[in-house]
Amino acid sequence: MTTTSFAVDAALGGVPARELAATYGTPLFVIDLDVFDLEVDRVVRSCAPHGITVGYAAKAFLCAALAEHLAATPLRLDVCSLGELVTAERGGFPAERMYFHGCGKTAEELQAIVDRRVAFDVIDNDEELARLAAITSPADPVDVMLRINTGIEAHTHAFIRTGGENTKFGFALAAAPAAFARIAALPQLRLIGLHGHIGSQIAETAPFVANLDELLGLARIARASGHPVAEIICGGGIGVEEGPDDPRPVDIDELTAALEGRARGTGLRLAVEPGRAVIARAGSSLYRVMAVKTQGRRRFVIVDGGMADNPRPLLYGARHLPEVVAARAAGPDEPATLAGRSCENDEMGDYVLPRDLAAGDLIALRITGAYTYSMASNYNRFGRPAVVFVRDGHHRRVIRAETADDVMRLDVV
Ligand SMILES: Cc1ncc(COP(=O)(O)O)c(C=O)c1O
Ligand SMILES: N[C@@H](CCCC[NH3+])C(=O)O
Repeated sequence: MTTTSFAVDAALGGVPARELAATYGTPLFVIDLDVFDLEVDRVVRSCAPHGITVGYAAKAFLCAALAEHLAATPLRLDVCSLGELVTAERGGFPAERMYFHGCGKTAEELQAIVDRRVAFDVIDNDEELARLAAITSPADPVDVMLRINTGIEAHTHAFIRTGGENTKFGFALAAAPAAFARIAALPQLRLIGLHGHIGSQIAETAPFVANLDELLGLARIARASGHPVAEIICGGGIGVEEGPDDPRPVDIDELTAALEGRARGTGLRLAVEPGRAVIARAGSSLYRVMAVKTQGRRRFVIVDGGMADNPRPLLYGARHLPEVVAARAAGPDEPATLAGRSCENDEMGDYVLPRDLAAGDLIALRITGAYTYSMASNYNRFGRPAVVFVRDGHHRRVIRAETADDVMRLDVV
């Protein structure tokens, strides 16, 4: 059980939590742009001296305003759907700095890759290879990478482990040379790189290095057969801590140095594509306490959000540390279970929270920038929260909260 921090009136990005809640309502998803920029800077500074390119994985969180903000950074953008592509375009993010992922791309998505002149497509399987080849021509070849399942398993939750024998992603190592041969016979496709992403929320350096070693071996084979393979993307997956006082699980400098050490002398450029490590720490979820009650031996603090705006605790057993950011009193602490308001047991964890916590008080879950809003749903026909950017005491709404009318907008009545 973790003791949470407590403040009678705390601020997010220099804006009092009470002001944010009063202005935009709760639940509210808050992105601190200063923290985001610091994280971008941290990753770029660690990668640049090793010649490693950085892409941001849009799936962690994207909206048009963030795409606009990202356009002014040196980062590329990994998109995996037409929705992400269009969002990035609306934010003015250039297509030539985007590349496209996915293991089941639709015809519309493949056409968009070609028409919008996205930098390259990361091909996941033979069907995709054939379908892309069928809509491209040797007169205007399309750059592609192959997603490789190197068989390296990372220690992380099974739902988010994407490498290893029993996962669906990419070409198995043994199948890759046949794919190289297929592409060699298709002048409309240019194989410019290999990609291997082994999973998410990884806390060690070793599996990234082992994955790269396999990719380097394959790149040698591809180059020997004449493919212009120049880059290897080592995937995303850099883990983050659960709470602000926890140590960072991955030393990014150690990781980038280790990766470069393996690729040195090969003439291959390296890249990484973190999502979580860039956005997670910048995000907080602001909730209002709706009720505090004792049932049997448990005390529940029920907030006005839950699994609809953050499915991670239920889906992966993830924990996001709550911080009481506005309360009427500062009594002694006692154990409590933080729970959401949906119609099932959407508990978010057992913590030690102030005994005097009462309806109306505000709680922020920290480090929720990644895979919370982007995985939010309308379960129970709840509207998804608004998203605001904060920085230096200023705030700006970048996505408005869904109303009941918004929730109805797709119904054909
Ligand atoms: C292909 C690919 N790249 C990058 C990422 C980003 O991962 P993370 O947010 O863990 O850095 C993911 C998600 O795991 C992914 O599937
Ligand atoms: N949705 C997962 C991460 C998935 C990564 C996507 N490849 C999470 O919340 O941790």
